[in-house]
Amino acid sequence: MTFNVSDLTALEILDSRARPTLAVTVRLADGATARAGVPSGASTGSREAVELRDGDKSRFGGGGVLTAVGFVNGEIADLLRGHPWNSLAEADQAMISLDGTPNKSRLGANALVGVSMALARALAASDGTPLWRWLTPPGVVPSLPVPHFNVLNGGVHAPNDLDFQEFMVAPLGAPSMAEAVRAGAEVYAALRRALGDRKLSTGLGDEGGFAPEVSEPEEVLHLLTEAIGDAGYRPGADGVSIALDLAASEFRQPDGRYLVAGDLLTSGDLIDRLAAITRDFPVHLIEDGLGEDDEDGWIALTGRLGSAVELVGDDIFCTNPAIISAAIDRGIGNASLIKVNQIGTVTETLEAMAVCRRAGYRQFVSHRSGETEDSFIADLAVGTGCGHLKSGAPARGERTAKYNRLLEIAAGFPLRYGMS
Ligand SMILES: O=C(O)[C@@H](CO)OP(=O)(O)O
Ligand SMILES: [Mg+2]
Repeated sequence: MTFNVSDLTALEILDSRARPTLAVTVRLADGATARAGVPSGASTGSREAVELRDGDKSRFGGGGVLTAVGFVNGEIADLLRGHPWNSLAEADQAMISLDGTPNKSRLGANALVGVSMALARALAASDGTPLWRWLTPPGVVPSLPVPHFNVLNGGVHAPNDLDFQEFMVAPLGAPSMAEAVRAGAEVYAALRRALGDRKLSTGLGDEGGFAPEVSEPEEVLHLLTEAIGDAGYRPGADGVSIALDLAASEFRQPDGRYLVAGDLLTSGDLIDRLAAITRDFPVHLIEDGLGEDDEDGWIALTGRLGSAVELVGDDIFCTNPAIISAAIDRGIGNASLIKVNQIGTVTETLEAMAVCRRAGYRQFVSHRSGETEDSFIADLAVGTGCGHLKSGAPARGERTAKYNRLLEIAAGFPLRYGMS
């Protein structure tokens, strides 16, 4: 179906960390109108598409995001209003060519991704189709993803001394999306009580999880396992399981070792530690268990744990189809994190997911630590039937927007819930 863009505008708005970002609005010639909010990460991979921000990302009206806004309102609007388009893929490709750099650094990946998401949403609206269905690739069966609630925050997302960035709970055994969300909320409440009982802080990190002064990852895992039980669930695959994002690039030292709770670990030591963690605790998924430059370590980790544990590449893959293909050939990990803004267009995101599907790699759709109320990724996870999504804690509007969208989709359509 061809379409014409009649209006395209962007605006500087605030994200969940009180930093500037973009909201993009598009109107098609048939009247369909849609808006998208652009997220932004803190623990970014070095090969991510480049966003235009202010130096420290923190100055509203400071210029970086306003430059991206100017490109949307100027060059990109001129391009897209110029003639009819046959598909989103064609429009995305034209924006990539207009940018002209390998990493979208001229116009800004934040400008491109906002336009791409808004266009996808407008095209779904003009088709009269829910966004998730519009995003479903041929031959793929949509399904409801297992929400991975990040209930305890460390790393660069929290002011505590915890080096591992994210401790998530995942209701793998829930019978439905509604029950999964309920389990997440109940474990979150039980964890708040457990922290309070120990006189630990219940202040929050960037993704809405608690950020107590605990530095040993195993101590957190004990707390979490206990909270799952206290909330009335069985810890493990038939109840509520645990997932980790170490974001290990952030604590890898210049000599290649990893600094965890004051101890310097070699790559091999950290792999041993992760093996022990998966033996002692109900952990089914580890994201960025090693740094993005530690490819040999990743291959060893995958050989050691890959048959039993989902090993997700985030910083090392950057949602980049070419990087993921090369990594698959080398036997790195068995799943990819999927962040739309990490690659910069919806079309390339879907390509990255297709590369994974063809190779039998899982795809784990993800928010960013800096978010807006936009719920695009909930539809993306449902439409691609990828089985799981992470959007932070079951608290705070920018996180619950995604979970609430999943509830809305689940209430309206008889889709299967679950990871496999
Ligand atoms: O590392 C991650 O997976 C993300 C999201 O949780 O964090 P950030 O957006 O800061 O990169
Ligand atoms: Mg990550």
